[in-house]
Amino acid sequence: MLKALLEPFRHPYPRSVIDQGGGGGRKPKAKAKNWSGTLGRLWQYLAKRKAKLALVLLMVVFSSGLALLGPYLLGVAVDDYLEGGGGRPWVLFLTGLGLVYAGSSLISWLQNIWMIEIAQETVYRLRGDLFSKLHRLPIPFYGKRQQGEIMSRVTNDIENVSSTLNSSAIQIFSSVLTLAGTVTVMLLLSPLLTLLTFLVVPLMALGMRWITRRTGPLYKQRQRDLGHLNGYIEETLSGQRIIKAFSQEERVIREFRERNDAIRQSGFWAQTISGFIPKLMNALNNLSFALVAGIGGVLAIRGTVTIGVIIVFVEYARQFTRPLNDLANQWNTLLSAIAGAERVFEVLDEEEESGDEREAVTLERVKGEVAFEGVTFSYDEEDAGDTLEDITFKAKPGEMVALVGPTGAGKTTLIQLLSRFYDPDKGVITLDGRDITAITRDSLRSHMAFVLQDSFLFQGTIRENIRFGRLDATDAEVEEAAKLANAHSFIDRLADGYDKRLGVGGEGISQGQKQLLAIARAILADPSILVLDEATSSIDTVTEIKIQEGLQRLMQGRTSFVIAHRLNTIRQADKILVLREGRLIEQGDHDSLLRQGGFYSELYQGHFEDSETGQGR
Ligand SMILES: Nc1ncnc2c1ncn2[C@@H]1O[C@H](COP(=O)(O)OP(=O)(O)OP(=O)(O)O)[C@@H](O)[C@H]1O
Repeated sequence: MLKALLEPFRHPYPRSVIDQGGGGGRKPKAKAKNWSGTLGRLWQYLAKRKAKLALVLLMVVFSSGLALLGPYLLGVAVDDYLEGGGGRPWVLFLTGLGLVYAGSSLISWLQNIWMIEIAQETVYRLRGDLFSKLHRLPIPFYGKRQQGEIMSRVTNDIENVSSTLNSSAIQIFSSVLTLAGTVTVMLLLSPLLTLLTFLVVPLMALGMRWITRRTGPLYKQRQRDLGHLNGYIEETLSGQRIIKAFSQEERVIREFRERNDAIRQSGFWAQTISGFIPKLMNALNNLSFALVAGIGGVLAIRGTVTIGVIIVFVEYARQFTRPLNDLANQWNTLLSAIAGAERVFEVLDEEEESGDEREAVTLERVKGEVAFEGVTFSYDEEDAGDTLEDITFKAKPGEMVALVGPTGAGKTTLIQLLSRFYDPDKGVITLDGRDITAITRDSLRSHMAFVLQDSFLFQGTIRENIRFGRLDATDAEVEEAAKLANAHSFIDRLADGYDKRLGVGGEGISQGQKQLLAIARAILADPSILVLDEATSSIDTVTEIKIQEGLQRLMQGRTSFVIAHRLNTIRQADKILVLREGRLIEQGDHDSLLRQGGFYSELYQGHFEDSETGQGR
């Protein structure tokens, strides 16, 4: 029992906390050294409002100075009274004292408002940079993280930075200043008494160091655990249907409880251990107070110092420990903010999509001739096998290319390389004879459109969703595209027509209807190159025919790459690329491939012949 209680005090953080919540091998100690770097970077953001910040800091200096003046006036008043008044009116001192305190309050009120303004602007910029950065990061970044975890950085972590900048930053600065000022005045008044007050300082420093070495990693861990929890919440909410369908609610709740518990533990220990700081300060405070009062009293009796000096000193000794107490209290928020800022900067430091080469051009018009020459690619550099190996083929403008092959053969990967979500390790991909890495990504992608199996639709009206293909399209053009895609008739039957609002991810219409909208969106985009991932799920025959018709119209005059599952589509293809385990083993049209009697003909005989709708994955 005792061993368990002492656990957190022996390790920088409890074992139970280290072992929970994923992401093993954490080394918070090493990271803790980056704090000065994190603060430095935060300062770069703050420094954008240097002038106002300087004004605020000046006000802090002024208000701290006024606060220092108070006790001094009090001491002068007491000595004056004890010396018989000397004709100086008491009222004057009291009025002076009142003005000093009122002025100090007014100035701190103003400085607070301005600091909030600076803090809000800083966080506004930080949040903006983070969001833009997220949109410049390559696809693999998202593959490695849960969305909720990323969300947590944009929301929770930024919020932590915000609340600290709002209130704690000024308080910390003001405390440091008050501390420096108080110490100076104390030294001037009585070096001996100052020394007595200072006796407790090494103890305070040691105590603070001991505590923060334990809490720092815990605050960081809490932020990390919170990120994991948010990731888990996001994933389980978006996977609600599957969780319910497989009756996994209990398991999900149990796992949530474990993750929630990890946060409870890291939060509990971080708060509990930091909670010692004010207690420790208070105890040491009282000790220094007793020393100053006791020894100061003796000195006063002996006549070495005046009673006024003792009163001023006691007052300053209290002022000296107050900023220390404030610092101790602000420590929690500061640690939490540093942990948050570190996580934000971590994302800001991520490598972006490799930049467009300096000579990269923007293509206005493209014919649509695509060629792969000896393209080799692997997702994982350390992985032994290549996902795609030495792929070479050519697609002429307007040709329809069908990609076939068993699951995991590399069909999707080939498309991802063409859209430059990844770049090949070896070989080149050309568009109209030009290496695609010499074309800006924006321009390359503007000539391509995608109709995928689960075409993503946004929350918004049907009209807005189609217009996503080309933002400057008129209403008439949107309707024209919908007509060509065979989507118009179903939209027309809806009560709100084109103004019907779709829910998250296009909720509110059927799977087939979503496909029709995706086709309309692609028609509106009018791309030279088209990527289609044929739906494998069965859609009713009428919708299916409509989709096929829409696709036929969409493909006319465009180079199309179709990850094909239907025999009809494959048969119509000008060129079929047969992939197997990352290699392009056969290419040609349906008849010539059948004549070859190779893998395609095996696939055809084994699977396609049985059914018109399955590829027999
Ligand atoms: N993001 C990724 N990171 C690492 N490996 C990946 C990634 N995506 C796919 N792979 C691997 O690359 C290989 C090819 O996958 P790809 O998705 O291209 O196959 P596919 O032919 O499109 O399969 P399917 O027909 O099932 O969609 C597979 O072995 C897969 O496990």
